[in-house]
Amino acid sequence: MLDLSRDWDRNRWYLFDRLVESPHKTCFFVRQQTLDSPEWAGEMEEATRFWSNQAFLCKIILDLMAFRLRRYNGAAEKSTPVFPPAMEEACKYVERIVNEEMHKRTRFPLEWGGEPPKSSDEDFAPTDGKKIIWRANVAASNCYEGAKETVGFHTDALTHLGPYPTIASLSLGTSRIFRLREVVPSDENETRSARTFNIPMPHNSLTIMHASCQETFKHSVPPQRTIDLFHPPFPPPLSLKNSGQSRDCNDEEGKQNQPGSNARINITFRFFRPDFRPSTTPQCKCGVACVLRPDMKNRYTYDGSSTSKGSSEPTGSGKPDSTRRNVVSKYWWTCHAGAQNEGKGCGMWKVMDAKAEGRGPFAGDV
Ligand SMILES: O=C(O)CCC(=O)C(=O)O
Ligand SMILES: [Fe+2]
Repeated sequence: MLDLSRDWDRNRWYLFDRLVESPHKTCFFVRQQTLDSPEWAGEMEEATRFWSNQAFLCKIILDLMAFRLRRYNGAAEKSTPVFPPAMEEACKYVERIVNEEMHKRTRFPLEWGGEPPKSSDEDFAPTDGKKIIWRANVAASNCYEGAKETVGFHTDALTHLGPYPTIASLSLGTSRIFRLREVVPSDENETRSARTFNIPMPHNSLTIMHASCQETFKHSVPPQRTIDLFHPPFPPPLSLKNSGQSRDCNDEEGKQNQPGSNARINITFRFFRPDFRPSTTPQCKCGVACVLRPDMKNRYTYDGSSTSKGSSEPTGSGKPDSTRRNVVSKYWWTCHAGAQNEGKGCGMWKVMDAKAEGRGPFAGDV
């Protein structure tokens, strides 16, 4: 992956009228089986352009550049790469763990309730014997080289993930901190401050952003003053040995002499919902696809004993219990064109109406 990451890009976008660049490299991957799937009807390529706020913006700029290039030399646009074999294998382990963890939780009504994509790998079925409810069909990968490469506080755009997504992030290489900061609902601003969490992400660890994480918290990978070099705890692949970049790591001396890496690579495995595919995304007045965001400031909690403020409890997902919390009242479709147009968008927003827009199937009644 580290070798692959040399070719990854930095996202670029407009922040007001300034063109800014992401402080890490990134790449988006799509699973081969999804490209072939009839329910995506060839729209997955397009969906991968909008995977997050930043990548979306970057891709638009790249597209504009590619468009210019096409005009001059007829070059074709770069297509989204498919999962390399190691990522495909890792994904199967990740899916098993994610399903087992999801089975322990009560689902939010607006979560995806349809059949996950088919897979031929029965070996990787959850060990609890329960049904598979989540599979990844795309992955966003980031590479942070050194202590100063970061990602700032953000939530992942829900444009194709839909409400209450589950996102699983596999960390490789040097350990970094994953920082979560709660967005406090407006009506609680006066009474409490935001909860924050700093979670170390060592090599080969999996962090799951469960349903409601995107609705409740912003996340970041902050800069650090110092960083531990990462030394793989296993012999390097033959290709590295033969290229003279490292010595045989089976002997202690080889281990000592192997250069450490200051890079962390993470792979966030995600499920893009077919009911949020690009042809269903509303357009703003600029003629650009909108982005979907939760109204994080207007959430309510339901703890099963007290009545929630300002909104009725969600319907149809069975008896309320202690995990039924952080329900957002609304999602907004908003204009995102300012990102490509020197900060000038039309400012359009409209409330998502799941039923009227024909979304679903959902995990509960909406
Ligand atoms: O590097 C990480 O763990 C977080 C990456 C992230 O937030 C993203 O890809 O959206
Ligand atoms: Fe993110």
